[in-house]
Amino acid sequence: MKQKKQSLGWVSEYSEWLAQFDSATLLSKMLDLCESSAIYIVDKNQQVLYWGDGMEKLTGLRQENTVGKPCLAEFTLAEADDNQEQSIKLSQANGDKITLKKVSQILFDRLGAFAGGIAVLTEALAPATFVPKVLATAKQNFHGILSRSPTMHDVFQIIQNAAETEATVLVRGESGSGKELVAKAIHTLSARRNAPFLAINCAALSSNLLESELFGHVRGAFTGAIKDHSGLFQRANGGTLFLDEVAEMPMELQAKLLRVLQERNYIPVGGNRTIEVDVRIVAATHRSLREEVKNGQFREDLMYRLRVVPIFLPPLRERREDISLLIWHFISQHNDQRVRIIEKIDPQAMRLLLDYAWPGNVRELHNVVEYAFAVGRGSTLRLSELPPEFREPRIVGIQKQSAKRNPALDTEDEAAAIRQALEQNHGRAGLAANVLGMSRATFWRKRKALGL
Ligand SMILES: Nc1ncnc2c1ncn2[C@@H]1O[C@H](COP(=O)(O)OP(=O)(O)OP(=O)(O)O)[C@@H](O)[C@H]1O
Repeated sequence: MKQKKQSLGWVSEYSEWLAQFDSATLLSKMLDLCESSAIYIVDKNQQVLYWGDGMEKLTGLRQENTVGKPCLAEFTLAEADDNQEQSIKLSQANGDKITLKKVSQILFDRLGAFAGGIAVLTEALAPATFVPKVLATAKQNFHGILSRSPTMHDVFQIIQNAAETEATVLVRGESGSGKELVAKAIHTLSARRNAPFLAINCAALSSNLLESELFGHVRGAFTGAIKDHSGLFQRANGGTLFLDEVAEMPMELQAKLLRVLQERNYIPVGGNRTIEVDVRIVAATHRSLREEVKNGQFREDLMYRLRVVPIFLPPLRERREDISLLIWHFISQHNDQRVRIIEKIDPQAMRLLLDYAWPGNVRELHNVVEYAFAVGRGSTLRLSELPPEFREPRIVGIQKQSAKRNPALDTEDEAAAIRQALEQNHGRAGLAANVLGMSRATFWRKRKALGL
């Protein structure tokens, strides 16, 4: 605090200017100015001398019941509190507990003895206290893969079991559905966890570049190859290599990949010496490799080598119970940056989010949350803060149809979501309704209909 005063120019002109006024006038002017802030003053005996309007509002305790009386234990000030920030918990008249931040300045008399102090209270901005959210429980967070869908829980089990073996894994799922997260989880859970995890997207590079990236090249292998370059296989030695979009790999490279999987060695581009490697492959694709084989685009022998353990990741629209979980997860991450704190989602906006088909899956959902943080302000995520495609009824309608909703599944999902929201908000229906973006009335009606 003292440092700040200096850097703001705590200059002699200012001291001279202050010296013109008596301290009582100054203090009362300052307090008038801050009337709406939660400020209070206690004397050395902890008796309340001043209790601002803001204190009444924040704590529900009236001036007539506080001023001239000893303060409650939470509000006492001691020498050690000087310039300190503390967190205090307070029960409100309605029984709700709130957490407040208390910052105080202690005053000393002319002889240097403790003479009481001034404190300011503000609502603590800790999202954990203020944001009612459906946050993932430990069971719903599998190495950063969040889900409460039973299908995904089966996937978690397969990952866990497969990780303990050396088997090659093929993950199939739409773009943005979390295939790379699965590959990372397998690596982290395997005996290879302390060796590198490297990833490459086979669709992103030309055939020559991909070959050189994967297998490396020797100096002079082609124009521009001015020195030896070690490939990903060599750099991932002892670890795991994630081959994303493996179905896009050109045929000639498929043969080379098959050889590494079978022989555990390869020859770098332009080289004549085989290099031995010990790398576990986790591959991923959004296509059916079987179809690609049928179409003559993918080697059948390689397909069998890759899909020793096939894992299918369902798209987000088929695990709708994850939508609100993931929305609140990403909101909570952004809240931590303190630029904006979202505590609620407008019910209409939530309805659209739940009904959307999410062609870009979790990545798209994250982008939507990011968009809302970029374009909006305030504690409620509003309809107007969703990207334009959500506000065009025609498009959302089409997506709704293409999502082919199963009404029975919806009911189950809804019941599970309501149960969880109630559980996590300790049975407080108002907060649980907020979390799910429903009005209290709708929430009540749905609970009744679902027998909850
Ligand atoms: N279940 C999940 N829980 C939390 N975050 C997730 C989940 N699924 C995906 N994500 C996040 O979504 C983004 C996309 O995930 P990821 O890159 O793993 O998808 P992908 O299927 O490999 O996509 P692509 O095929 O387009 O490369 C990442 O930021 C990832 O952290």
